[in-house]
Parts: sequence; structure tokens; C-alpha cells
Amino acid sequence: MSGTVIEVEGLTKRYGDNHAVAGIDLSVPRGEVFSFLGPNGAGKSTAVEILEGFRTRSGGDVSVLGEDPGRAGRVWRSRIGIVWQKETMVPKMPVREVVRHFAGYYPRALGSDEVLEMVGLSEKAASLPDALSGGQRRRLDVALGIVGRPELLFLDEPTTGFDPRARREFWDLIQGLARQGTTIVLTTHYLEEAEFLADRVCVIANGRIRAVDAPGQLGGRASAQATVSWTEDGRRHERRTDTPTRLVAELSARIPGEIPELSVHRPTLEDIYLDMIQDDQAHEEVAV
Ligand SMILES: Nc1ncnc2c1ncn2[C@@H]1O[C@H](COP(=O)(O)OP(=O)(O)OP(=O)(O)O)[C@@H](O)[C@H]1O
Repeated sequence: MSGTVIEVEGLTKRYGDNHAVAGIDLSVPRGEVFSFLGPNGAGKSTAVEILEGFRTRSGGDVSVLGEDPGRAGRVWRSRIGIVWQKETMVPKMPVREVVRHFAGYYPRALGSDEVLEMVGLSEKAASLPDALSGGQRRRLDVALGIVGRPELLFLDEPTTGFDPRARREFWDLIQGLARQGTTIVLTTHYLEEAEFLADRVCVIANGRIRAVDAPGQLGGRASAQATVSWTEDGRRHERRTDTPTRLVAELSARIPGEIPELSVHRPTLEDIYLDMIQDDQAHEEVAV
């Protein structure tokens, strides 16, 4: 199935005088990995919880899987998977039973052993949730998010506490789900996670969208100047240029052998993101 999974127009949410979401428009096609980035308090969770149907909105139009999340029923909910920022409350029973218990809520759930295998928890199938490490507990949350074969999966800071190998395995799992057509909305503070997983990232600050683009294109990143640095005649040199290849060729012609301490640096997603957030904060301060 193709089409648009999430359509948002003019979404707002106020808490008293606080405009937590101040008018956002979004469109997420089926099968996309879409990531929200933004500083603490930017409005990400508020926006996502409105999409999930767990928070009311103050204004705007929202359609998720063809329905208004504020009014959708159980069948709609069974098509959605959620990994919350906080630990999912689970009964005190072995991990395999916990997964089986949650599977019972969905019409076409995966088998519990299959899910545990997918999240790398097979060895802990007989353990109680309390006996899992922080990262393993988080994997159980992920298992509960995907057990219903969701068409749309929300992941709110899913890899907090994962060791580097577990994080990489989790990324592979998410890529696999996306390849099979699952649409994924990821909220993360790990920029390398967004860069690895997301087709598009959406930077939110102060309740407004600052930019939406592919991670490699965000904020003109692809065409941003490179910084070339090297050591010559015992001194460190640094130059910003649109044509780093030409500069390196010139250096190579001038300096015999390897160019000492040569590096070519283009802005990372983090560089671009931090600039964007800083700009935004500066604007807010001027506006106040
Ligand atoms: N239930 C609530 N009542 C009042 N204000 C709230 C409530 N929930 C959130 N807010 C406020 O709305 C704003 C946005 O909060 P939100 O939780 O959406 O941010 P966030 O981008 O998800 O932050 P984080 O990265 O810290 O999770 C903040 O100013 C927050 O204090």
C-alpha cells in the first residue's frame, strides 16, 4: 500500500499561555522513517502524543492512517505500535509471557519467540522483567511495540541505555521493518541515530518546525563549505572552501609525499543542528 500515513495541518497545543506546539504542518508517506529532533521542551512529545491519540489538540487538522487520532477506535489503535519514552508497565511474569500477554491485544500478532529473537532477547525469555539490565529492559519495550506488526511505529528515545552493539542491532531491526513497509516516527536526541535511520529529519524548536529535510541535506549541508586543514612549514593551516578537491590537489603538487595532518571536514548533522537551534534561541531572545 502506498499513500500518506500522517497528514497534519496547522497543529497547535496550548497549556495555558504556553504554546507548546505553535502551528505545524507535516506529511509522512508510507514506509518513511521520519525523525523528530529538538531540544528539551521543544514540543516533540506533545506533537507525537497527539498523533498517537493520547493527547488532545488545541487546533489544526490531523489524520493518521486515515483517521483523526482524537476519535479513532480500537481497530485503528491495533495498527499502531508505540515505544514510550518511559518504561512500559508490565506484569511480573517471565519475559516470554509478557510478550504473549501483549500479543493478545492484536489481531495478527507475531509469535513471542520470534519477537524476542528480533530484539535480541531470546536468552532472557524465561527471566522476570525486574532481572533485566537497563538496555535489556528497553529491548523488551521495543518487543512490545512491534509485537502487533504495526503499520506505523512510534519510537520515543528508543535506544537510551543501549550499548553500542545493541544500538547497531536495533538500527538494523528498524531498517528491516522500514524495508517491509512499516512507517516509523522516531524521536531521538542521538543525531547519529537520526542520521543512520531517518529518510527525513524534522527539527522542532519552541513548538515550531525549523526545517524538514534528508539528514544529508538539512540546512544546506550538502553544499556547505568544507574546512581543509594541514600542517606546512611547521605551522597549522586551515581554509574554508567550496572546492576542497582542488585545494588538496594544489597542496599535493606543492608538498612532497603525504600532506602532514591533512583533514577535510564538512559540517556534521550535529554542527548543522546546533547552529539551527542556536539561531532559534537567538531569535526568541530578540523577540522577548
Ligand atoms: N501536561 C503538561 N502540562 C503543562 N505543560 C506541559 C505538559 N506537557 C508538556 N508541557 C510543556 O510543553 C512544552 C513541550 O513539552 P514536550 O514534552 O512536548 O517537549 P519535548 O520536545 O518532548 O521535550 P524532551 O526532549 O525533554 O522530551 C514544554 O514547555 C513543557 O513544559
